[in-house]
Amino acid sequence: MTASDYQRLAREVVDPDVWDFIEGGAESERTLRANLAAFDRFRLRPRVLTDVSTVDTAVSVFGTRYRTPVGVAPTAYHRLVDDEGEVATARGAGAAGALFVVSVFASRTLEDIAGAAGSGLWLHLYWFRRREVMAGLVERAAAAGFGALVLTVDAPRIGRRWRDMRNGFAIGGDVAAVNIDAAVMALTHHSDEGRSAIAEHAAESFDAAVTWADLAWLRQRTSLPIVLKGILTAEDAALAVAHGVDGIIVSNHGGRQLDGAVASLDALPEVVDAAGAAVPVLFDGGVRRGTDALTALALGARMVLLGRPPLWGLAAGGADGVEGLLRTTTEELAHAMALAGRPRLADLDRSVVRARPGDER
Ligand SMILES: Cc1cc2nc3c(=O)[nH]c(=O)nc-3n(C[C@H](O)[C@H](O)[C@H](O)COP(=O)(O)O)c2cc1C
Ligand SMILES: CCCCCCC(=O)C(=O)O
Repeated sequence: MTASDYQRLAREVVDPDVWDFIEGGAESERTLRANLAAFDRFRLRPRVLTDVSTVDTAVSVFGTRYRTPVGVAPTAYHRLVDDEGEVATARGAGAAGALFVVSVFASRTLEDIAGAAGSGLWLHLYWFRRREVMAGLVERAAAAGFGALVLTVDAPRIGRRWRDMRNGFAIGGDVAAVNIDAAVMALTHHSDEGRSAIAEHAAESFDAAVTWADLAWLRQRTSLPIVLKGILTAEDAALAVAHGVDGIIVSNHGGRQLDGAVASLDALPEVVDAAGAAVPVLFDGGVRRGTDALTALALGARMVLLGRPPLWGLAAGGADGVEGLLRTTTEELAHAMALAGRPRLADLDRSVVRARPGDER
């Protein structure tokens, strides 16, 4: 019935170290908790006697229409929880009419994922030292029909994730980031207690020297829209617009990067204000129910993306689980829109929410 039901079912079947990789955050997990808690500091202001006999959750981004503004955030290695991996996620997201942002660390090929997709796909990228790897992925994404590139900019290195370090987390079995040259990914398969293989891989292969000026290199290589993921401040939102990006995702990476960073929801209004109408602003971090989605949409998000919940759906029930999770969250959103007296996404603005009494600033 709810995302937390999928979470409970998933926990029963997922390997404990993988579970820690999925659920965990950086260091003392303050930001992870803050993402969830931030929603509780808002209360909804329902309007009455508006015609809510039909509720419409459809939304368009970059010319593609989705049946729901609830999409799937990029998460690495879906085969850690389901044999079919991202192919099943694509089928589930397609059946729900939702956007699926595919991680550059997907464990199925971009072409197989595209073959299974029934709705829009975007490809997420990290900035690798080996730019030819990025250039190759950009070309393949365009050829396979992906609709945008999402460059994650909050991870010049991987956050210190104590759970993964204690577990000596490494990517096991026959699961691999199959879209990237195996030589680049070699480090991800071996680790020891006290170390995380993915952090070591990132230290070796991510380019931490990248700056705003480097975006021109990516721009020259693609006509696809470029979306920056991991923006939390008005200053960076303004720079993103000034550098010609086509979209922004407000995100702190699900509390997995800078522990102590501002909750995503708290960053959303200043980013929306700084971006103005120039580019769509999407949101992720802590969305678990329809009323959370409603709150983020009211604060100016065009779409909300879910990171962990689709993995719960995938682990619990494959493609059907992903579809069920997305449909459930969308139905909760539609229900909340009806009870709030705002039957269309265009009706959602800041008048829908107010700070919980005692939390006014
Ligand atoms: C297991 C896992 C893997 C992730 N992999 C990526 C990734 O490859 N690239 C990326 O930009 N973000 C990645 N993220 C972060 C998500 O895209 C998203 O920002 C975050 O999970 C949203 O928060 P939520 O889980 O509370 O919905 C990952 C998150 C999780 C939980
Ligand atoms: C194998 C390289 C790193 C994968 C990192 C995926 C990710 O972004 C995450 O949050 O985890």
